[in-house]
Amino acid sequence: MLELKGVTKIFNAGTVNENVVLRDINLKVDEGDFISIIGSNGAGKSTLLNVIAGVYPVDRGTILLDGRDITRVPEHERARFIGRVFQDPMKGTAPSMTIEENLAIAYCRNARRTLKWGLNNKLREEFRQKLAETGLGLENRLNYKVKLLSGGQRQALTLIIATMVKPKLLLLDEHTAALDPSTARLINNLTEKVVLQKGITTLMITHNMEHAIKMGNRLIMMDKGQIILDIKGSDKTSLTVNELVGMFEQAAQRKFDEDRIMLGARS
Ligand SMILES: Nc1ncnc2c1ncn2[C@@H]1O[C@H](COP(=O)(O)OP(=O)(O)OP(=O)(O)O)[C@@H](O)[C@H]1O
Repeated sequence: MLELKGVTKIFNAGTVNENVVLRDINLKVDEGDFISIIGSNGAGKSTLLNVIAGVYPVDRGTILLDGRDITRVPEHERARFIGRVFQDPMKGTAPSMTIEENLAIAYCRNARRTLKWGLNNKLREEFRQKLAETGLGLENRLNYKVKLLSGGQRQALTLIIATMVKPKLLLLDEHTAALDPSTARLINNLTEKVVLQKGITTLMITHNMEHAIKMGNRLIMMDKGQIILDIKGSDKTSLTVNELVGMFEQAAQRKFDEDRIMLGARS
């Protein structure tokens, strides 16, 4: 459903600061795949999601979604079918609007609908049900301004907003990294629930190896702008953190000494 062919991204091309961040990336994502992406600092993980979302143009290569060439489709247009949740809980929602208003905007925008008759009780009930699934009591706070919510509550709301109308693709960029361990666990559980319930094709960057192994049906490891490991099915289910470290060392041809990739002990 998503296919990257020879995707290359170079920042500051032709200058002394030239940086080839994605090197000839070839990736085929199947419908319903839930892929966790892990890799060293500066490996190109966020840039990969950013070129898929249309934040940056690619220098070479093609991006196909459901057979359509979206390589040159602008970011705002891709946002109609690509949902995103970022590391920063401040992104993805309108802070001075209420929870209900944020949900209403997402409901209209993604489905190209208009709220001709305003918010009716049926729709409010639908919103309440979705919020109840977060387990954070948000369903009783429809009229709360989003800026009053905690980081975890905001990430849960952003996730609900990004998936309210099923996106073709969901991109999660370390969306639990700024949260405390127990809130991160809660948001990870909610992520699995929403993604699996709706069968949403998802790419999720995490710096936590344990999460990367546990979540999703496929694991990709990036290093220096390339995909060096792609593990799926029973190979992934039975994987351990130690094995993954060993596979990294073999594929990257260097010792694993990345302090930012966590083995899973802290969160
Ligand atoms: N807008 C930009 N302009 C110039 N260089 C950039 C830009 N965005 C990213 N880079 C560079 O691209 C490289 C890859 O960055 P990227 O954020 O994709 O890595 P990452 O794998 O997500 O790393 P991390 O785990 O540290 O977030 C880095 O060297 C970074 O400095």
